[in-house]
Amino acid sequence: MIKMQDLRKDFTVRVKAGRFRRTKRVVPAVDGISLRIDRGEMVGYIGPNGAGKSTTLKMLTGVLMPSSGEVSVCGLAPVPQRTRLALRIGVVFGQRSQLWWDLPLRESFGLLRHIYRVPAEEHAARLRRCRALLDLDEFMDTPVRQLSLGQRMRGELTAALLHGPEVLFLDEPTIGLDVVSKQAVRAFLADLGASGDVTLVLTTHDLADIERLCERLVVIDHGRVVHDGTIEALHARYGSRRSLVADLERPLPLDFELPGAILTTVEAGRHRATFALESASAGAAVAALVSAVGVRDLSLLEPDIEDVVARLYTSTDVP
Ligand SMILES: Nc1ncnc2c1ncn2[C@@H]1O[C@H](COP(=O)(O)OP(=O)(O)OP(=O)(O)O)[C@@H](O)[C@H]1O
Repeated sequence: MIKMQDLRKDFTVRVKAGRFRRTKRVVPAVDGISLRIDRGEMVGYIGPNGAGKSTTLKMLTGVLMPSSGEVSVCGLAPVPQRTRLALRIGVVFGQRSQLWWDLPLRESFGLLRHIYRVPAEEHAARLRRCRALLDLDEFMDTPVRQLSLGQRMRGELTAALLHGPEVLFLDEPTIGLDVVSKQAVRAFLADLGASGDVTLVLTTHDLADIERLCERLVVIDHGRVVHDGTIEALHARYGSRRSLVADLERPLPLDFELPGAILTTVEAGRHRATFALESASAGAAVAALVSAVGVRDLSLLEPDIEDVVARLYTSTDVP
């Protein structure tokens, strides 16, 4: 569905060199990315600021011409075949709107039907679904400029889907939304992905979006892929650990050691202890605690993707 082979984009920028001189510097925004994304996949495309995410998305959607390498989306070359591609993809760039500012949403949707030449029945059926799942009814007749950010984003998603795209590109779809709107957008995208008909590529700084929606995570940094795989594989690769939090019957002795686990915090007069499980299984750790000090209550915390990614962004041993 999407193929990139050694894809590159260089920007030439002018930088100051002394008081009056300026020299040119080449910024390799995308520095040799090769990826293949199959039909129905939901892929999170993440990376720190300036990593090259938006530049990649722009090349995939035909906005930017690559400097070199190959790219195809739905079997089409994005820039030369941009018009044909537009009929087959949907794009939501959080910061930019595809709606008409002064028109009510309803009219924007009507115009898009004509632009994309969507048969009336198909259009009506898709709009019905979006209205129900994204709760659009309250503001269908409100001009776009009067919509809140969350309302507008729900409108943008609808606008991107009314022509029935095979691939949906989303750049920061939940940026600036409140918790309720975020949840509505995520639930909607999860539902869309579950149908298996739409391939979804999502860039975000909100890792909860990824955890909720994406099986596959591609992490880029300095224009290169530094991880491509499941979230679990990321945890395994960067050694993230589960934590065991135990409320103890008796205070934890100062010299207490739990093989295969590291004591990370103690609280409440040494009655609550948190261990990071390295090689120890949760069962073995609990058994050791029960026999040493007794356990009143416990919980097991899964590793936090934010921590893993933060470590990944700051690590220097990335290929
Ligand atoms: N039009 C441009 N001219 C010059 N440099 C650019 C241009 N667009 C992007 N860049 C540079 O290319 C690099 C990648 O930028 P890009 O916007 O793709 O990053 P990003 O991963 O989307 O970042 P963010 O998370 O901040 O949106 C950055 O160093 C940026 O400064």
